[in-house]
Amino acid sequence: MAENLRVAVIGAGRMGADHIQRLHTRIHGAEVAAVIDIDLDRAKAAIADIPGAQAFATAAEAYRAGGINAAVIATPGFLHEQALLEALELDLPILCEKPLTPDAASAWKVVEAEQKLGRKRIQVGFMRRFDAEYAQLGGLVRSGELGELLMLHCRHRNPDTPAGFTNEMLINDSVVHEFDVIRYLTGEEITSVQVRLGKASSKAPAGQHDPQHVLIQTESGVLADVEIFVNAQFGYEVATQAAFEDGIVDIGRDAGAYLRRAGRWGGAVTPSFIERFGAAYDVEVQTWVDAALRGEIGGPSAWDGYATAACCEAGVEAQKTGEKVAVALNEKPALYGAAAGGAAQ
Ligand SMILES: NC(=O)c1ccc[n+]([C@@H]2O[C@H](COP(=O)([O-])OP(=O)(O)OC[C@H]3O[C@@H](n4cnc5c(N)ncnc54)[C@H](O)[C@@H]3O)[C@@H](O)[C@H]2O)c1
Ligand SMILES: O[C@H]1[C@H](O)[C@@H](O)[C@H](O)[C@@H](O)[C@H]1O
Repeated sequence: MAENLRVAVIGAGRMGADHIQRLHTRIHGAEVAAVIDIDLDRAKAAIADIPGAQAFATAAEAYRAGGINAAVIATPGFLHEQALLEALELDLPILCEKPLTPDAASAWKVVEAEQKLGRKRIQVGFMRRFDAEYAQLGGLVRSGELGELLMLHCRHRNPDTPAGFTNEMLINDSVVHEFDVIRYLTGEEITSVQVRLGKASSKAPAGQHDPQHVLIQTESGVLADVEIFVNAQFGYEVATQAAFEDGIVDIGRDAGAYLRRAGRWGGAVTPSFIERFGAAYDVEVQTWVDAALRGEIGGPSAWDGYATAACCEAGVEAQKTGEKVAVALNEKPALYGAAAGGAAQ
């Protein structure tokens, strides 16, 4: 591998633009060589302060122009399969934003393509694994000092949703994070998903039933419940309470200054994922760059992307029926190691 990663960032929207600035200003060992967006003006705007970087409307044009040795994929999830297969064809190290793909069959095609290369090239952007509090909770599970982990109560609240955010995306764009982090924390695969629809918010756009209650079970029987509420108005919250045999752990509460003034007390509500997970994205991307320079990946793999896509598929089915839907996984290829779910990092 060359001295520096010369990265093509595909998709310069909310997440892509954030990764472009991160790569340009804070990450060592990598530079933004190209930005690709179907909206060429957006690609040009994203490289305005990056000398030497080029803007393209398609990845194929950027690859033809040359000078690229790594890819970050930050287009909407339904476009990831094609972008992944193109980048794998060139044997590039890839950081692909979550979800790997939105359903199990397309995710498995990606796993098969990586198999053909015979080494792991894809890291999936499940940044919660790089968040300090999640890491601390994972450490408590693995150390056993609070006994066995029994239950997880997860809250996942967004202020609102971007245009085009469908009812299925509550599962395959949002709860996909919980699927991954539950696998990471327990080190187990998820065996079933159930979705219950209760009273819906009048603030949800047409077509979305929001909030939803998702019930998840893992191989050893750990139960997790997720409130996914993506038009919660007040701000951004990703929080978990973990119940162990010998203790209760809370993570993800708003931090920051505790202010008392004019007879009132309080602090600021986190506005979005950018603030909540900014530090985690930095660690995630630096870890990916460092690993890619060694010819490895540094976090969740294509297997994790596939396993969570299978959970999403079960979840989308469960949205329709209200029944508990079993998660079916193909046999895990040896490339991804023996450890279940959460071990990758
Ligand atoms: N890890 C996280 O916390 C996090 C946060 C936000 C988004 N994401 C993920 O990042 C990805 C992008 O989400 P976003 O919120 O930035 O979306 P977005 O809509 O803001 O940006 C997507 C960009 O892709 C471009 N695009 C669309 N079709 C394209 C094509 N065929 N070729 C090239 N560019 C194309 C669009 O013009 C747009 O600029 C999604 O997979 C999403 O789930 C992850
Ligand atoms: O794409 C975003 C992102 O992944 C956020 O981390 C999550 O909270 C949102 O629900 C999702 O839509």
